[in-house]
Amino acid sequence: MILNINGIEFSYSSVPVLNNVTFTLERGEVLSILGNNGAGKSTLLKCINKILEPHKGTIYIEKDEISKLSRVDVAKKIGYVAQRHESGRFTVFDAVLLGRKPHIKWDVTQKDIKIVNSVLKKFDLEKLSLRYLSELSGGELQKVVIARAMAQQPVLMLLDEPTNNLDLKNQIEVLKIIREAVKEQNIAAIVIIHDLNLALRFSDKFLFLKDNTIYAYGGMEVMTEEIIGSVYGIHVVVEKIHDIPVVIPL
Ligand SMILES: Nc1ncnc2c1ncn2[C@@H]1O[C@H](COP(=O)(O)OP(=O)(O)OP(=O)(O)O)[C@@H](O)[C@H]1O
Repeated sequence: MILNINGIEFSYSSVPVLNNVTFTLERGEVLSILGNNGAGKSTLLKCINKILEPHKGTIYIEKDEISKLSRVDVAKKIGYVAQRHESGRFTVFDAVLLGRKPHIKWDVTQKDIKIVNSVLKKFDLEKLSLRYLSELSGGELQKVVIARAMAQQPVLMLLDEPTNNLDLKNQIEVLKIIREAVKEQNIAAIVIIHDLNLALRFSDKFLFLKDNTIYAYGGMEVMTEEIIGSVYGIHVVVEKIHDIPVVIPL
C-alpha cells in the first residue's frame, strides 16, 4: 500500500470542506478524483501533500505518517503539480532540474542531469530546454511542471487538473506518460480531472467527492449512470464505443 487515508476532516475557518475521508491506494494505480467545482478536490490533494493540515484523521505514505515528515522528506516521496503555476525567470531545463532539489546533497550530479534529460525527452520538451518559462505557451508550461514533478522521482504523484491548457493530442500524451510511469516504476498517481472520459481512459480507480465526503470509490463498477448522475445532477448514459466506455451527458 502506498497511501492510507483514515478519517480526515478539514475546514477553512469554520466552513467544513472534508469530512470522514477514508481510502487507500496501491502501487501501480492511477486514481481520478472527481466531483463538482468546490467539492474539496484540491483541498484533499493539499492535505495529502502537507500544504494543509487536517484537523482530524491520519495520512500515511508507505509507512510514514505525513504530519511527522519534514518538508524535504515529503518532497522526496510526493511530486505535486498545483492548479496554477508561476512562470519565473527559469529556463525549461532549470525548471525541471529543480525537481531534483530534494535529492541533491551538495551539487548537481551526472545522474540528476541524466534524469532531467530523459524526462525532457519523454515530454518532447528538448527543443524548448533553453527557453524561459515566461516565453512558453500555457500548454508548454503545463508540460514543464508535470515534467518537474516526474524528475523528482516520487512514489506518489498528485496532479491538480494536469490536462488544463493542453490540446487534445497533449491531453492524451501527458496522461499516457503519467500512466506509463506509474506502471513502469510501480508508483501511484492521483489526478484531479473534470473530463470523465479522460478519467475513464487513464485511471484504475475513481473517487467521487460530494457533500464534503466520499460519495463513491472503486474501479469501473462505480462509473455508473446513477452515481455520475447523482454527483453532477445531470442525466448521463455510459456506453461502450470501440470497446472503450464513454460517458455521454444527455
Ligand atoms: N484558502 C481558502 N480559504 C477559504 N475557503 C477556501 C479556500 N480554498 C478553497 N476554499 C473553499 O473550499 C471549498 C473547496 O475548494 P477546493 O478548491 O478544494 O474545491 P475543488 O473541488 O478543487 O474545486 P474546483 O473543481 O473548482 O477546482 C470551496 O467552497 C472553496 O471556495
